Amino acid sequence: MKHDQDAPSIAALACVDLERWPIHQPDSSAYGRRLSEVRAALRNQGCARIDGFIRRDCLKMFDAEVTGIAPGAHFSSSSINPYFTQDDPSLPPSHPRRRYSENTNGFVAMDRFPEYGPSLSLYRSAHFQRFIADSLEEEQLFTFDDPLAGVVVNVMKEGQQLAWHYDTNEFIVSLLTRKPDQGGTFEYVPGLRRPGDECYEEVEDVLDGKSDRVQYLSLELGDLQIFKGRFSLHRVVKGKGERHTVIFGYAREPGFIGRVERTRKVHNRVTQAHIDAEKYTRSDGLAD
Ligand SMILES: O=C(O)CCC(=O)C(=O)O
Ligand SMILES: [Fe+2]
Repeated sequence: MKHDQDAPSIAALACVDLERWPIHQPDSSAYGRRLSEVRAALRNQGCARIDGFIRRDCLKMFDAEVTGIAPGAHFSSSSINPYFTQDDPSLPPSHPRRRYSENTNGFVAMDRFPEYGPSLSLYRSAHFQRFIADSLEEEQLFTFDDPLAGVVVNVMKEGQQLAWHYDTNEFIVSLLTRKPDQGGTFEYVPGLRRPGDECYEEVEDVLDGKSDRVQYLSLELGDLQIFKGRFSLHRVVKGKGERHTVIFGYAREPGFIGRVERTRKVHNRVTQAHIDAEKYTRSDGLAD
C-alpha cells in the first residue's frame, strides 16, 4: 500500500516526546542509549514500557480520536483457557488446559480511524517503524495491507477482562489512551513457557494465584508498550471505567492480510481484500 508518508509523518512526530525518545535521530547517542534500555527490557522481561512517549499536550487529541470511534467497537465474549483450545476431559480438572475464564474483547477496525489523525499518522511514520523494529532487533518491519487490522482500538468496558493467555503473534505494540479509574492493570509472567516446554505446573500456580513471578504493569496515559506475548502468560484485570488502547500491527514481511475466518470473528465483517487474499493463497499456495 502506498501512503503519503511526508505530511502524516511530520504530524505524527509532533506528538512524540522527542526529548525523551529521540526517534527522529536514530543515529544519535541519545537514541542508542534509550534503545539499549528498551532492548534489555524486552530480552529480560519480554516487555518494555516506553514511558511518556506521547507528549502530555497531545494526549487529549489521541483520547478524542479514540473515544470518537470507540462506539463502533465489535465485542466478542468467550470462555477461554490460556491456549485458546478446546476442553480435554482426559486431563485432571486443575490442569491449565482445563481452566476456562471469561474473556471479552472489543475492537474498532482501522477503516474507522480518521485518515490523517494521530494514530494512523504514527503507524505510518517511518521513524516510528524504525524505532519499533530497532527495539525488537528486527531488520525491518512492515505495515499491514489488511484494511481492518493494521491499527485497531481495543476497548474494554467497565467490568470486562482479558483472561490469562498467550498470544499467537510474537509481539504487540500498544498505546494507552484511556485509563480506567481503578484496575485494568496489565499482569504478566515473563518467560513462563519456552519452546518445547509448556511448564504446566508453573502455569497452574499462576492460575491459582500462588505464583510470585507475576509482574504488574500499570501503564500511564501516553505510555507505549512493546510486549512479546508468545512465551509470557498475561491478562488484563477488570477495571472501573473504560480502558482504551491503540494497537499497532507490524509484520516481518510486506503484504500481510488476515484470514477471513479470524477477521470475521474479530470485526464481524471482511473486505474484498480479505476474500481476494485467501482465494489467491488457495489457488497457488504462495504468499506473494
Ligand atoms: O490490552 C492489553 O494491554 C493487552 C492486550 C492483549 O493481551 C491482547 O490483545 O492479546
Ligand atoms: Fe495478549
